[in-house]
Amino acid sequence: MTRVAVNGVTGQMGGAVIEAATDSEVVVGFATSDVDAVDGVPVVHPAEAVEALQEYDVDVVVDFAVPEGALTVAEACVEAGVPMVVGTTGFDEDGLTRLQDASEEIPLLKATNFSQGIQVLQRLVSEAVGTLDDYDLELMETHHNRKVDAPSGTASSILDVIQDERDVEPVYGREGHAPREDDEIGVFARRAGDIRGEHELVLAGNDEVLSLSHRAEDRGVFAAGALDAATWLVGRDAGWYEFGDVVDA
Ligand SMILES: NC(=O)C1=CN([C@@H]2O[C@H](COP(=O)(O)OP(=O)(O)OC[C@H]3O[C@@H](n4cnc5c(N)ncnc54)[C@H](OP(=O)(O)O)[C@@H]3O)[C@@H](O)[C@H]2O)C=CC1
Ligand SMILES: O=C(O)C1=N[C@H](C(=O)O)C[C@H](O)C1
Repeated sequence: MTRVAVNGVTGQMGGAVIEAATDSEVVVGFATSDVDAVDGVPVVHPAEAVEALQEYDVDVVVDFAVPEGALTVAEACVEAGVPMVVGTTGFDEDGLTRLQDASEEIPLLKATNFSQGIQVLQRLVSEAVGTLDDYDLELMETHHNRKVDAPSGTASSILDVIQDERDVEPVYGREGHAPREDDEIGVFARRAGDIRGEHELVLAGNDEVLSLSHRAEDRGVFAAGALDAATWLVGRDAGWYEFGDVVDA
């Protein structure tokens, strides 16, 4: 069985990964709070990650934490020579560069969304935006009230797909006198309750509206996808990988 370490083990996704790990074994977790164990998994401070990766003979790290914590553990993975799956969202340019640097030393797979449905949605978005090339575009996402980054990593990835097809300028919310420009895309983030993750792209012509949407109903879908990615990543060459590499394999 693949021996997995979970970064952000005390969090919502950390718990979901432990629960989803049936074909792999979570042997240790990382978090900053003073907790000894989560569901029997020992918790270690990220500052001691290099030693823990060696002591627990970890095959691969699965990360759902915060950007700074993900970067600390990525650099520990480089030191210990352990592959890493990065699910954390909200990195700035410097953080993304540090992950790219790490991927020159270890296999590193980063995805803003580990559901298979979002993989398909991205392909549909590409086709729809390329075909309906003069339709207005508006992008919406909705998440639980504890989410700290906005817009979601998934919405940013969908925006990247759109911008590969069309030269649009994102406008993050609107207020006051804000007439719509032809080349803009409105991007909206809503936060409420325990909504797991909803994304919708609206393409509107004058006489019709196409809506492409996805709704995650359980965090288990992300956890299972990340664990599939983790198993797939073990034994690969150093480099930058994406979830599409796993799903299309
Ligand atoms: N790619 C995908 O498919 C998905 C990505 N996500 C992303 O995963 C991330 C986590 O989400 P979620 O579990 O809901 O968030 P939570 O806030 O529930 O969990 C975050 C975890 O990170 C830990 N943490 C905080 N600081 C550090 C640090 N310096 N080093 C290591 N761990 C740290 C926290 O524990 P403590 O305070 O004890 O350190 C906590 O366990 C978010 O960025 C979210 O967007 C979420 C779902 C799916
Ligand atoms: O924080 C979350 O919950 C989620 N985060 C990811 C994102 O930012 O896109 C993926 C998913 O939507 C759930």
